[in-house]
Amino acid sequence: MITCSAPGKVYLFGEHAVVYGENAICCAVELRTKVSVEKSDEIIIESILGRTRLDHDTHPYVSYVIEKMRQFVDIPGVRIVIESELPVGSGLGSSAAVTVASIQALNHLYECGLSLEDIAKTGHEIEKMVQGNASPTDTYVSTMGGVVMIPQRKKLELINCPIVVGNTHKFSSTKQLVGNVSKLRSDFPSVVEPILSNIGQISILAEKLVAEGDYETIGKLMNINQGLLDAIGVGCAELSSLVYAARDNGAISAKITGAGGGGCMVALTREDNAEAIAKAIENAGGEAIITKNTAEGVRLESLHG
Ligand SMILES: Nc1ncnc2c1ncn2[C@@H]1O[C@H](COP(=O)(O)OP(=O)(O)OP(=O)(O)O)[C@@H](O)[C@H]1O
Ligand SMILES: C[C@@](O)(CCO)CC(=O)[O-]
Ligand SMILES: [Mg+2]
Repeated sequence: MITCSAPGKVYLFGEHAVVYGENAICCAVELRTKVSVEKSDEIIIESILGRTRLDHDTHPYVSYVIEKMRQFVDIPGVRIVIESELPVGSGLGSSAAVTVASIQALNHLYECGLSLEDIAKTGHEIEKMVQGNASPTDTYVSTMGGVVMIPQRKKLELINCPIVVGNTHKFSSTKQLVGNVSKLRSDFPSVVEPILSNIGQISILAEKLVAEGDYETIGKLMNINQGLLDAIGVGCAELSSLVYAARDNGAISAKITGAGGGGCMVALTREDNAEAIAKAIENAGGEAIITKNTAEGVRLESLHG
């Protein structure tokens, strides 16, 4: 059995706007999805979502991965087992992590010779197939790790303060939220396009601040970004409640991460108040996870059997 893992991510800036070509800055985090693969007589996919064969309803990303990899190699049967530290459908890039880790695991099993660039590109094609419209951000960051400016795919300095995630446990689907923003943009282009462009401008301003490690100013810009995400309708009461709980208890910043509508928010904190902010998020009804930025993207965990 071969096991590969890939990290999830949080957006410091730019979700949704990045789908329309605006700049975004996204950061891989130390929460991983592990995918184990072995040759078998039939196709079996096992995860927290169930045990299926090729199945585009229950396992759309992994089913498309198998179909895509069949363009490079004959795959008569394979058993794929998924274990994840990332909450499913929650803004932490669970779809990208499962896609990227599955591609790399099959790449090793069948010795396809795909490069990291090939993996990120194939992952993006799969996110587009499932989501309808998708930026390359989540799959690129999950493949390469680190902090990345999109669309340039430029690596920035690592973020070295604690990152506290608050999960509302309210279900959200990226496909649906991306569709809602697309409708709002076509209904009110003169209002929504400038908002998306302003979100992009924030990332452009922030690039230098990330290099300097100026988290106080990064935080102010993240909070502005949060207001603009609310304006395009991807907030909700549960997310706002966690965002204000974090800010009121001394977080440097707090905003939605990922598609929104539910799922997770992200706060940057100081070393000495990460625990207090996690507690405040829990008191406000969320589940808190303290994590940090990771430089490591997709990786081989083990080769055995
Ligand atoms: N552990 C897992 N096992 C199998 N499939 C998973 C797993 N985690 C995520 N997925 C797939 O990804 C889908 C969720 O993807 P979605 O893009 O809606 O959310 P996300 O990636 O967590 O959030 P975001 O895109 O906002 O970062 C699930 O419905 C499932 O198809
Ligand atoms: C909402 C979105 O911008 C981020 C989802 O993590 C969609 C995408 O970039 O594909
Ligand atoms: Mg996703």
